[in-house]
Amino acid sequence: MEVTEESERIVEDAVMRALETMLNQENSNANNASSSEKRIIDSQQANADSKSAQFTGEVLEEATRVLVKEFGMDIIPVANAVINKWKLEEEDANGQNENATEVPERRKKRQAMLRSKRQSRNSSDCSTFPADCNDRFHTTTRTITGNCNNRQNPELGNSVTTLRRVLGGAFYADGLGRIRTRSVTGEVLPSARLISNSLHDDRDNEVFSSNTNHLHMIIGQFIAHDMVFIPSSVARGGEALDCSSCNSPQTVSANCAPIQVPLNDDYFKIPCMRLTRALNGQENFGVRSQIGQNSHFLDLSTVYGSSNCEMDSVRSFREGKLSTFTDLGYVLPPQNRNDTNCLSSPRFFCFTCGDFRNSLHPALIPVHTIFIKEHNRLADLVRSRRRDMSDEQIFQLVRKILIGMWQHIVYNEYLPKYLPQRTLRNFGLTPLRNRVHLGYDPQQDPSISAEFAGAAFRFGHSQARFVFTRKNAAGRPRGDYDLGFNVFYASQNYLSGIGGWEPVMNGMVQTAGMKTDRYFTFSIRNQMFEIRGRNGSGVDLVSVNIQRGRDIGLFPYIMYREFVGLPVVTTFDDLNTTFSQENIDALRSVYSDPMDIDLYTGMMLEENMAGAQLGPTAVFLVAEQFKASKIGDRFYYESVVQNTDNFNLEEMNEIRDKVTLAKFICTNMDSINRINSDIFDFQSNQVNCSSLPEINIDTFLR
Ligand code: HEM
Ligand SMILES: [Ca+2]
Repeated sequence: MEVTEESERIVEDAVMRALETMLNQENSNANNASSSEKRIIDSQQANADSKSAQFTGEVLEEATRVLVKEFGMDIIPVANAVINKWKLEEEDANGQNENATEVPERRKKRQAMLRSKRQSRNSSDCSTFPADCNDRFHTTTRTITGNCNNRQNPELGNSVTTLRRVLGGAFYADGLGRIRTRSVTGEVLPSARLISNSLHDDRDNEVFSSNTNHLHMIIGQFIAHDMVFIPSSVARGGEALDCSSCNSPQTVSANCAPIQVPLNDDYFKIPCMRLTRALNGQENFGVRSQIGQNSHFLDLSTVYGSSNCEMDSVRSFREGKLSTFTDLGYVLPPQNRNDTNCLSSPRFFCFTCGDFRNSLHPALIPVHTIFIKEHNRLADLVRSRRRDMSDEQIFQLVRKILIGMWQHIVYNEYLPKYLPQRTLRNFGLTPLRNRVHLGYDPQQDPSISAEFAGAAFRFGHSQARFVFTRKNAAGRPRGDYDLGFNVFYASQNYLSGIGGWEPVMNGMVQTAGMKTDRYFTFSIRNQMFEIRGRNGSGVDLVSVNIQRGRDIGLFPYIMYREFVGLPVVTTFDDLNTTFSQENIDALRSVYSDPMDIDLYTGMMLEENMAGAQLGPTAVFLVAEQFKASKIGDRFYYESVVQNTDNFNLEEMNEIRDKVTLAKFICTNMDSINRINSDIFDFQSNQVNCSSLPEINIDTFLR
């Protein structure tokens, strides 16, 4: 697209007007947007890099509106050609001394808008942007942000970059970024809470899985926290937004999307439930888009973080190890005395791990801890053999091995437990035997899809139980705790009298998870972020999932269904190939047209595929993501890629032949010496930990 002087002037004018509007809003909202005295508990807190991405995103959003109003949608490709020209000019200018020539005021403003993301990254030093992805470091080492994983397009999959779109676009009321609020019939869409009440309430009738244990749930969450972190919008000053009043979109911020509560609601006696929109990180003119704040790859962001700063906060910088807290006589992650989400009383601090959501509920901490312990155990083994290796060398080698082990556990044990065998084969998700994987594809965008993050991989919320059981090694009860009263409370991890977190881990292995279906437990539907003793002070996670889908512009369920190859639907009855009659009737009772069905709800009401714990649409969206995450990762543990220090065949066989989650757990818990032979089946026979194979560290010391 040719950029003319005139088109450049028009686009620059629009950017200047957008900056001006934002400045005015900032002044007029100064008393509203950031005025909340209330502490806002939110698992999705934006970091500094995300906040500056929001600034760029919002200038572009506003400038897009200005342009489209005047010139219509056809202007967008032209405007993007202009912005690309500016970006190139910026890159050139970066190489030169900028002070040498006088930079006009307008250009400076434009630059500030364009560069704000990168500038803040550099100034905080949390992320580095190397000049050369082909150098030695990027041949041997996976960066913490994911940068340079793809050498042709170094930012692909990087932390703080935009989500991928399975259908290539997004679905908004105005085609740009406004939330869908109307049915195709013109009526108002049912509120997310109404849908949750009508279709997703288990009415305390808990149905458990017949074979899958609660550990499968928590490992799913650990995977989610590795791959997905969609940050919430903040006020201009960087503070959290208080989006709890129904008119907050007008009085507080356009980034509020509160959920209307029906009048007769059983639990919430408030008119609206708070929800802050995912922050807009659009990098071009056009449609609003969201970012992943963690590295998009399956690379243990939960353990190591997604920026240099996060990585530094978990390392001990001695002997290649990670920091721990051991005052109670057992290992925990280091305490975080500044966690603004943490609700437990000051003695019971929440923790610092690679991912900020580690203390979202107490059962995540056992999983974080076994990974930290395994890292430190392997570091000791390496050091005992190689006294000459530095902290950095040991750290990076162990990190590489542990990520390989983790990827193997996910593809070899976790996915087959709920995806059909045929899907695993068709999408190439099954680990190989005694062969290297030659399918790395630099054309594959490894980024997380909005559909996976916003809907499909949230299926796991249905697996969560009301009660977390605690058991000793022999399987005897050690006292339960309720999820709903422990969201962002860390105290359960401080019970040294019963052996800390180990009984929680035993409990998860030895008890059933909930069946994956359309029903969710009371705590998930009513008590997310609830402050103890204040009923209704939290939110409904199912409503949030549905509203989040609308917020991030997911298309209605029907569109994905067709994309996946299921029969076209025009009436509710057409759903009968993949829905029970009961579920069709249920959908009809809240939606006025099948075209309105939200992706999350549609997916959760589909009948499961044979041999699977999910319906066909969710299976596709999950499998599609894990394929992208495999063939789009230059460092995938089975891959051999030119000019990259991947594992050699012997090393990857060591992982494939020996690593199991069962052994991993056994090795890092003091209280057990037997464990379930099928680690995700609570009924499977127990075997001696010592009978399970163990990797030989010498294999990795070439
Ligand atoms: C007790 C268990 C769990 C709790 C309390 C929980 C809680 C939450 C909360 C509060 C959010 C933020 C929602 C939003 O603002 O949009 C969230 C997001 C999410 N959850 Fe869970 N979750 C649990 C288990 C799981 C499991 C088992 C999985 C997957 C198998 C999962 C996958 C996800 C995903 C993919 C997201 C989106 C993350 C993001 O947008 O950054 N969660 N969860
Ligand atoms: Ca990651």
